[in-house]
Amino acid sequence: MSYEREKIIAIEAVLAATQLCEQVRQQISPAAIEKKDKSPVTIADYGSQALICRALAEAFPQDPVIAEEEAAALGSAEMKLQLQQVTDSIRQVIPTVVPAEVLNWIGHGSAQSGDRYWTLDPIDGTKGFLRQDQYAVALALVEAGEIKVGVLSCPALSLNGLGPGLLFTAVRGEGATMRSLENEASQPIQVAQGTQNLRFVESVESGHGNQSQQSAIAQTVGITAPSLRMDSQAKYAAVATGEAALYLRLPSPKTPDYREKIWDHAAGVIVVEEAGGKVTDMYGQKLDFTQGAKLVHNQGVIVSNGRLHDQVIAALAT
Ligand SMILES: Nc1ncnc2c1ncn2[C@@H]1O[C@H](COP(=O)(O)OS(=O)(=O)O)[C@@H](OP(=O)(O)O)[C@H]1O
Ligand SMILES: [Mg+2]
Ligand SMILES: [Mg+2]
Ligand SMILES: [Mg+2]
Repeated sequence: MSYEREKIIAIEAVLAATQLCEQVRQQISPAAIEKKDKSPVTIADYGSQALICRALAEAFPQDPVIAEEEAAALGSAEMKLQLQQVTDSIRQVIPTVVPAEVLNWIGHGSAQSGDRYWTLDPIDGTKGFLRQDQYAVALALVEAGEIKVGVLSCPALSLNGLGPGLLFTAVRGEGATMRSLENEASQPIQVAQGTQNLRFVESVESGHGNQSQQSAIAQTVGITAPSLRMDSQAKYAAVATGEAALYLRLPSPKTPDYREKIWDHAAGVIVVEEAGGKVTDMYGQKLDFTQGAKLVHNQGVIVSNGRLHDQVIAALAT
C-alpha cells in the first residue's frame, strides 16, 4: 500500500505546527505551565497538538490519534487565560477559531489504542524548547504495530550546511529524506558508514537516562569522544544522518520503572530505520507499538547505525 496521501497531510500539518511553535518561541520567553507530573508544557505544545489533530481529523476521520497533551487540563477554570493564548496563537492560521474548538481538537488526540493509529508529540523536548535549544514536532502512523510513516521537524537543528530548521520524512520501504523547513527540495539520508570518529548522542536532562552507564557502554564499543547532548528526537535525526553513530537511552536509576511513551520515539524510529539504522530496547528486542501510549514491554532504547548494534547489546548483557 502506498502512503502518499498520509505523508502529504502529515508534512503539511507538521509544518503548520512548526510555524506556530517558532512564533511562540521567538517571543522572548515562552512561559512554562506545570503539568500534574511536574513536567512543563507551553502554549505552543497545545497549539501544535490542536493544529495537527484538526488536520488528521479532517483528512482521516476514522483514525485514532494518541497524542501527549490532554484537553481537560487546558479546559479547567484556572487555565482560562492560557486557553485564550492558545486560541490566539492558532488564529493566525485559522482566523475564525474559538476556544471550544481548540479543546475539541486537542481532545481528538486522547485515543488510547487502535490497529491503525497516529501518534503525536506536539513538542518533544519541551525543556529544550524553553531553553531556546533543540526540540521537535513528531508525528507517525502505525499499522498493526509497524510504523509506516514518520515526519519529524527539528526547527533548531542544522546539519550538512542546511538549516537551522530541518524536516525529516520516512515511509516504510521507501527510505528517509531530509529537507530544509524553508525549501521543499529533499535529499536521501543515510546512517554513518565508516568506523572512524564515531560519536554518540544522549539526552540533555540527566534524569531521562543513565549518563554514567551510557558513557561506559559507548567506550566499550570504541567510542571515546564525549557525547553530543541534545534534547528531543533530534537525537534520532543525528543518527539517521551519520552525525552520530549511536543514541543511548538507558533507564534512569531515579525512575527505574519509567516506561517510554510511543510519541517520544515512533517518528524517530522509522526515520533511523529507513536511513539504514537499527532501533531496539536495551535487551535487543524490537519496540512494541501495539500496547497503547507506553512501550510497556520495553526498557531502554538503543539507536544505532546498525553496524554497532550487536556489540552494544552484548556490552549491556555483561
Ligand atoms: N524519567 C524519564 N525517563 C525517560 N524519559 C522521560 C522521563 N521523564 C520524561 N521523559 C520524556 O523525555 C522526553 C524528552 O526526552 P529528551 O531525550 O528530549 O530529554 S532531554 O530534554 O534531552 O533531556 C519528554 O518528552 P516531552 O515531554 O515531549 O518533552 C518526556 O516524555
Ligand atoms: Mg511533555
Ligand atoms: Mg516527548
Ligand atoms: Mg512533548
